[in-house]
Order: sequence, then C-alpha cells, then structure tokens
Amino acid sequence: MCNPNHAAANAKASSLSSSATLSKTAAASLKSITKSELAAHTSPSSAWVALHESSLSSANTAPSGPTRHIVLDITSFASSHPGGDLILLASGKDATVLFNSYHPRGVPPSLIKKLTIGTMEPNSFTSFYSWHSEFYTVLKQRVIQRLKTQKLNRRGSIEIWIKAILLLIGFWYSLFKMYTTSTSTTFLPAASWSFSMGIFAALIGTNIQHDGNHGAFARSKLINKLAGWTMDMIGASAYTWEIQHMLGHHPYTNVLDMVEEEKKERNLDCKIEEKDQESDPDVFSSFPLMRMHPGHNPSWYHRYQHIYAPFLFGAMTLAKVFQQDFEVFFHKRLYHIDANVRYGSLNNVMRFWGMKIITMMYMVGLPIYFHGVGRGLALFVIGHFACGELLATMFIVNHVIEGVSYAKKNGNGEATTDDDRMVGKPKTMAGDTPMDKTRQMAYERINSSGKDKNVVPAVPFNDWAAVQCQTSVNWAPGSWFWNHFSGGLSHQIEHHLFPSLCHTNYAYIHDVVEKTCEEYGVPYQSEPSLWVAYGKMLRHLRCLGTTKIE
Ligand code: HEM
Repeated sequence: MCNPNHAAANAKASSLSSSATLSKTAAASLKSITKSELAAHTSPSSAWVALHESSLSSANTAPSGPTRHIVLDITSFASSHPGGDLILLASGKDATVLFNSYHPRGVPPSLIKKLTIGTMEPNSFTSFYSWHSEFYTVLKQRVIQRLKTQKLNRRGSIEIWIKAILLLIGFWYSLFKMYTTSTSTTFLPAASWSFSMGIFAALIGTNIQHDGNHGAFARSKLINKLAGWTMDMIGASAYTWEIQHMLGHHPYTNVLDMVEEEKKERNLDCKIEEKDQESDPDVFSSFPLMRMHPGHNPSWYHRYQHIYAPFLFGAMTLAKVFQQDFEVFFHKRLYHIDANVRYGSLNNVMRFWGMKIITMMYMVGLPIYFHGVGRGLALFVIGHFACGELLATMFIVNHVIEGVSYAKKNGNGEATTDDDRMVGKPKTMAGDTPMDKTRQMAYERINSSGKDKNVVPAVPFNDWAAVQCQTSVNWAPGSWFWNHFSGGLSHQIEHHLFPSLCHTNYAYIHDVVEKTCEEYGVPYQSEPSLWVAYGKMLRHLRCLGTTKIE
C-alpha cells in the first residue's frame, strides 16, 4: 500500500539516495563472500562492509526472493570519507543501520557501485529489522528540505561553538577553583566547585563529545575528532563509548536478542563471529543491579530498584571510567560487539592509556596533592556523582519510561510477513503495542476525510525508523532551552533518526518528524517536561522490578 501523493517526494529522495540495487547480471559477476571472510576485514589496511540491498533501493517493497547483502571494500575510500574514520566502525559487519541513519541526503549510487566487490551468501544475516517501507525515505527528504528552507547547517553552527567554549571554560575554571579553594576550615566551597566541575563534565559529554563522535559537531573531520576527544578529557574513553553507543545502543535501541540471552543463561559464550546478534547494551546499564528490559529475569532486589536507582545512577560515570573502559579494552569486546575496530590499533591503544594517565593526574592526583588523600578522593567522587546523576537523569528517561516499547529478537530472521512481524512486535510493559493504536488512528483519519483508506502507507512494526520512534521518548519538545541544555537529549526521537545532524537542529525539525509519524501511523511520544518524565521513569522502574511479560 503506497500513497501516490508520496511518490514524487520519494522519487526525489531516491535520486539523491543510494538506489544502487545491482542488476541481476551485474550481481552474477560478483564473487560470493562468506560471513567469516567479511569478519576478517576489520582493519584500516583492509576494511569491508556489508549493506542490505533492499535498504539501498528506492522501491522499498517487500522482497520476492532471499535477503541479499552487497559487500563494499572501503579501505581506500575511508581516508576521504566525509564522515571521517567513523566509517571504520562498520568494518567486518552488516553496516545497514549505520549506513542508512548517517546519510540523510543519501550517497551517490555511482560511489556504491564503484566500491562494491561482492555479495554475501543469501540470508547470511538474520536481522530484526525490515527495510521495506518508504517512511524513512520520505522523512529524510522532508527534514533535509526543512533545514534548507530555514538555512540551517546539518553540522554545528555558531550556536554550538559559543556553547562549547563556555562549557570548556566552566569545566577548567571549576577544576582550578576546586584545587585552590582552601579546605582547612570548611570543605563546602571546594566541594561546590567539584560539584560544578561534574555538572560541566556532563554537559561537555552531551553537548560536545556526543556530537563530535557522531560526526555532527563540525564539517571538519579534525574538529569532530577533537570534540569527540573531550570524552577522554573528562575521564572516560571515547572508543568504548563509540562501541557501546554507536554500534550497540543506536542500531538496536531497546532490542534484546533472546538467542543470546538463552545462551547466557546456559553459560555459553556468545561468539563474536555471530555478528548478527542484535542487543542494546544500554539496557544492560548497571546490570545486574537494575532490570531495564522486560526480557531480563527479575531478581528479588529489583522490586526496590526505583528507590536505589537515583543513587546508582550517580555512580554510573565512575563505573565507566574504572570498570567498563578496562573491561572492553582487555576483552576487546562488549557483549557481542567486537571492540577490535578501535582497540586493535596501536595508536588507539596509546591514546587510551595516555589519556587515562593524564586525566587521573588532574582529576585525582592534583586534588590529593592540594587537599590530602581523604579530601582529594572525596572531591573526585563528588564531581563524578554530580556528572553521573545529571547524565542518567537526562538520558534514561528517553528509553526506560512508561509508554515506551521494548523488542525481542527471537532468532527467526528478518520478518517478511505480518505473522513474522507479530513475533517481534515492540511492546510496552503493559503488553500493548502503541503502533497498533497510531496505525488505526491514521486509517480512521483518512477514512473520515472521505479518501480511500488504502492510501495510508503500511509501515512494518519492525521498520528500523519506526522502531526508533517506538523505543524512544522526547521531553520538553520544541524547547530551545532544554534542547541546548541537554545537548539534544530532549529530542531523542530526532536524534535516533538523524544522529549525524547537529543537535542544535532538533528543535527546528521536531514538528516535521511528529507530523510524518502521525501521517504514517508511527508512534511519537513526548513528555511535557523533564520532571514529568523523571517521575514516569521511576514509576516504570518500579513496575519493571516486579513484572515479567512474554
Ligand atoms: C559503508 C559505506 C559508506 C559510504 C560509501 C559513505 C559515503 C559517504 C558520503 C558520500 C558522504 C557525504 C554525504 C553528504 O554530503 O550528504 C558521507 C557522509 C558521512 N558519513 Fe558516510 N559512508 C559510508 C559509511 C558510513 C558509516 C558506517 C558511518 C557512521 C558510522 C558514516 C558516517 C558519515 C557521516 C557522519 C557523514 C557526514 C554527514 C553529513 O554530511 O551530513 N558513513 N558518507
């Protein structure tokens, strides 16, 4: 079912996008590549990526044959890639989600053809997602059009530069005052500076490093790299963050791969070669103390998680700096995600250790030098608690909150029929499927306007972009202030759909996204403020602590 009114927009979008589906003759002349061959090409000296062919097609129709992926050799292209070395994160794996979500204007088909070296064996990957809808193609085209009309840069403009400079000054000034404020009579002033340093660190994380590492801060690759590096400046490794956030959380938001879960329960290793395991590492945050996905088994203590969560969130950044970074560095993996794409290179290993040593010197060593061991350590912990608490408050409400959906991948491969889709339909804790309701509303709206009800395009429940809308929630939508304060976290739906757009744009495109969702029958959930969202998040955690849904 396709709305003819959208055909023109779709055609325009696809002329820019990579409608590079290879002809049968061209495909026949390409070599067939196995999953293990693909997985062997993960270094900058030899990097291959696989792309789901239907996601590159402008037709976006359901497949008539087996799912097929093409393979691109990106080794020589990587150095000239406009998005910098982010492209290497995708090497050795199915890069369909990254490719589609990072190029709102598409990529020239001629480039795809030039880089294509083969095709994957049929059905090599079993993905939770479907790519057979025009929803995302039309949405991208409308958003790009809005940016053009309002003369906004896709990447950062003066707004983000001014903010970045002020935040960096705030961080270093607070640190300096924390060293130099005497603690001999009272501890409070130095503690306040440490608290302020922690708040600035959180805001640097959400406003500078987040955009930098998504390639969205500036047009220059070097500036993006430096902006991303501020993560190391505040103590945690940007490489671990890229692996967790960009390869795990963004592609598989609130998705839990039940095959992997079952293996874990039987203490079986989830092999890294099984690259199509699809789970969101953020739903493991603070695991096992927190239960953040209904697919996880509840333990007795989870019934109290809504009480201890606010304290635990404060320890989140300490756990990142001292536990997760080292675990990922030494094991070279995060759950099912191969970390060799970053920690496999000597330069990156040196940067990891160099930055850890330097930051420990100014964040722990100097406070101890100025204030003694006990007070110095206390100042360090206060700063981290302030940072962790603010970050968690603004982030967790986006994905773990009343009304949000969770998905389970049951290992049945890509859904192509409605029955298959039902298996993995994203559901709320209450067991509802919000998209059932929004789809119905879209049909009714068209019917009441007297038009043919078939004109509402059917978006599959597991359409990648529709899943982002079902699993993310906005707060304070449209607010310029909160969008700036949170580094775009308040417009999480827009961020998930367009991670390569600078966050300063989200407040100007959210109405386009909301309207397109409404038109296509896709959920779009917003909470009026952070406080309302926080309350709903705690209530939801209480419910998650006790209830299990199938
Ligand atoms: C797999 C093969 C890939 C090819 C052939 C490719 C090609 C391109 C091209 C041609 C552009 C310029 C687009 C424009 O100006 O609108 C671009 C931009 C970009 N790419 Fe890629 N890319 C690939 C993979 C990736 C991956 C995996 C990521 C992220 C992990 C990524 C991130 C980016 C970013 C952030 C930009 C800048 C976005 C912008 O200008 O709005 N690319 N890429």
